[in-house]
Amino acid sequence: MDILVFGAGSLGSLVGGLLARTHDVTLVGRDPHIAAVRRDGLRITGVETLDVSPAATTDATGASADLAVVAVKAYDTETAATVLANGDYDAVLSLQNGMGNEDVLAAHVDAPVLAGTATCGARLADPGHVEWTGRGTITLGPWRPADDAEAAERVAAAFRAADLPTEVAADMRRRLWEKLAINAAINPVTALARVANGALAEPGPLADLARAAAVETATVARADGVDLADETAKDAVATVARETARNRSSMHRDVTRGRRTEIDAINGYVVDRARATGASAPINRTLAALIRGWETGAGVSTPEHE
Ligand SMILES: NC(=O)C1=CN([C@@H]2O[C@H](COP(=O)(O)OP(=O)(O)OC[C@H]3O[C@@H](n4cnc5c(N)ncnc54)[C@H](OP(=O)(O)O)[C@@H]3O)[C@@H](O)[C@H]2O)C=CC1
Ligand SMILES: CC(C)(CO)C(=O)C(=O)O
Repeated sequence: MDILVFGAGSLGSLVGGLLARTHDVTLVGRDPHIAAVRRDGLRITGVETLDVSPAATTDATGASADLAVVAVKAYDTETAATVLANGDYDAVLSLQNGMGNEDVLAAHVDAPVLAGTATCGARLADPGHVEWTGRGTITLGPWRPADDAEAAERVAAAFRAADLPTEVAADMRRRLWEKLAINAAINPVTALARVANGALAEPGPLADLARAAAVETATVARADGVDLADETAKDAVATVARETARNRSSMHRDVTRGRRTEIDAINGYVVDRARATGASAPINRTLAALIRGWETGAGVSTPEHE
């Protein structure tokens, strides 16, 4: 399969690098990483060590491929979608966290849109070098009822052929809401308290707050027509906090590095859907306000709420 990976940072470089063992992959990202991949290839270390040589570019305008995988941060999806709209793809798959990405892609591209979740961990260590920090699996499926289920099967088969454990699911909206409940609970709480995920696996006020955020998110999901039980959301948060105990969440890392966070696509999305459905989301609203307040105070670029 011809695969273009838009957003060759941590996750995109890992997934693109693993797919490059079997498929023709082009990474789309920024220099100096892209220049290093073009010059010396891509090195993956951690869970496994391997060296691969995908094609790499900083400009995907007018490109074509069987599949475009989107792995930019949620605040860059609109830009990615605009570039992809000028190319030619048989399917577009988002592996991003947060909600709203698939709708943005669907509004721009003329191809089936697939939603995906990735539980692997990745960190861009140096230009040309990505660290694989957690093995993980991929789950993907059609986003809208009109999106081609066969495209999902084809993509999953191609991922499995490259040794990426991949499952196809027909209920991606519910699965994205469940992942949203995990991120809405763990990400802002760990970022604000500056603790590793494992701190939320210990009984105490932080675990209570994370659990309350997850339950509130499940309530908003149900108001939005998605069947997500409180217990499911609570258990998912407890399991992820335990299984990733030593990791720092992506939002914690963004805050530590003084970078913009994905708060708008996580707690901000929950607040937006609560407002639209008449539900209430005071915990998500407070967490979003605190993180946005930090972004503004830290001088991080946040165009939506400047
Ligand atoms: N890292 C992980 O382990 C996991 C991440 N995710 C999710 O995956 C998504 C990506 O995360 P992650 O890989 O960590 O993020 P990164 O910031 O490491 O990677 C995104 C990359 O895309 C680049 N990029 C953005 N816009 C463009 C553009 N127009 N042209 C070329 N390159 C562009 C960014 O460059 P620049 O920064 O210079 O703009 C950056 O290098 C997020 O939604 C995250 O939540 C999900 C599961 C695991
Ligand atoms: C699952 C979790 C919380 C793992 O850290 C994550 O997705 C993130 O950090 O963004």
